[in-house]
Amino acid sequence: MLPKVIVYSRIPEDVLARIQESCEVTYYEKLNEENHSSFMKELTNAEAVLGSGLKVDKDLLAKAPKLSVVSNITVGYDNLNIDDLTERGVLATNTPTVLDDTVADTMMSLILATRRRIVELDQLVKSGNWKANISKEHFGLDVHHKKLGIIGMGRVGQTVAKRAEAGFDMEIIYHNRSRNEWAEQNHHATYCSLEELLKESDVVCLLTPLTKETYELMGKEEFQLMKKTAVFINGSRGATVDEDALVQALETGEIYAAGLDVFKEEPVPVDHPLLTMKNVVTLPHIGSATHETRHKMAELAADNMLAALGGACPPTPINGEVRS
Ligand SMILES: NC(=O)C1=CN([C@@H]2O[C@H](COP(=O)(O)OP(=O)(O)OC[C@H]3O[C@@H](n4cnc5c(N)ncnc54)[C@H](O)[C@@H]3O)[C@@H](O)[C@H]2O)C=CC1
Ligand SMILES: O=C(O)C(=O)CO
Repeated sequence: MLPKVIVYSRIPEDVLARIQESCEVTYYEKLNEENHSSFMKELTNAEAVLGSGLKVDKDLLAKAPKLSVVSNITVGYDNLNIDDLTERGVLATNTPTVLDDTVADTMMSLILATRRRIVELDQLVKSGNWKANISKEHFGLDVHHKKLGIIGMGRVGQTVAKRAEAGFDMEIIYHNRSRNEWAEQNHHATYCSLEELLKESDVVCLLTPLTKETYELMGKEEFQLMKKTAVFINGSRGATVDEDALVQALETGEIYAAGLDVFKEEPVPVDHPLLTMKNVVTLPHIGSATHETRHKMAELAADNMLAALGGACPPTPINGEVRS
């Protein structure tokens, strides 16, 4: 008997076909109200689920008595209650590393777009309002040779540091749970307190996971510490930021601009105040969303799930202790 698995996000056909060679697959391109009851029924027999974003905690586990593997097609795993999974002996996996370069490219594009006002000035041209030579009301701020402060100097953070230092001659400072010697040696990154980083940076780039400690890490006081000419970039998760405080900081000119790939509520509601501001560049959570990288992420998620179902150690486990 082949193991029953649920794939609950759209994945490339070749990856799906590979999973189907050794598993009985129920496939949903995405979960929604229409397929909810079918999904819950399938869950009672599923040994594994693979996809992005499903909230898994003890309530869901209670409805999935045979589940042994949860394979996320994301590196962030704030959707998973790891303690609940570990207690039940369910292995969780994610997709680190394969997306670092693509996410770092997205962060650089937000840094450039906010400081050089790319989206706002694109609109000026397309709306027919480019009437004369542009003058200082349209000037932006430099990126090269400025100070980049990275909060969360992990895999993605150090890949951003590499681009910023090598390509833009930026000076890198960072705040992290612990020192990142690799970034210090290879990108001349200097460790500092959060307060120092906020006061000194021209660009603040947030790249921590969402945890109890990082929930609303950026709030009113933190924005007040930033320079009026600094931009704030969020590539982590929306809930690491108090969005009301961010709106206020932008409205009052406490900070220059914000570039946001993530929001507390996704899709972000169209009437959200952040969407009305010229100095905010928004993206629909596309940090890793290229054809190449999403393919690699789906492949790694499949490798993880198939290894774990076969009793082997998966390439990138989160709670590896479950199998030891
Ligand atoms: N926008 C997007 O599409 C993407 C978003 N992400 C987000 O970025 C996060 C980071 O990804 P990776 O770099 O692969 O993870 P990572 O685990 O390699 O790096 C995260 C870093 O944050 C640090 N950190 C954790 N809590 C902290 C705190 N309270 N204060 C300071 N530093 C803290 C850790 O020490 C670690 O060095 C993911 O968890 C995810 O939420 C990742 C990929 C794509
Ligand atoms: O991998 C993640 O954590 C994302 O947010 C999407 O790539």
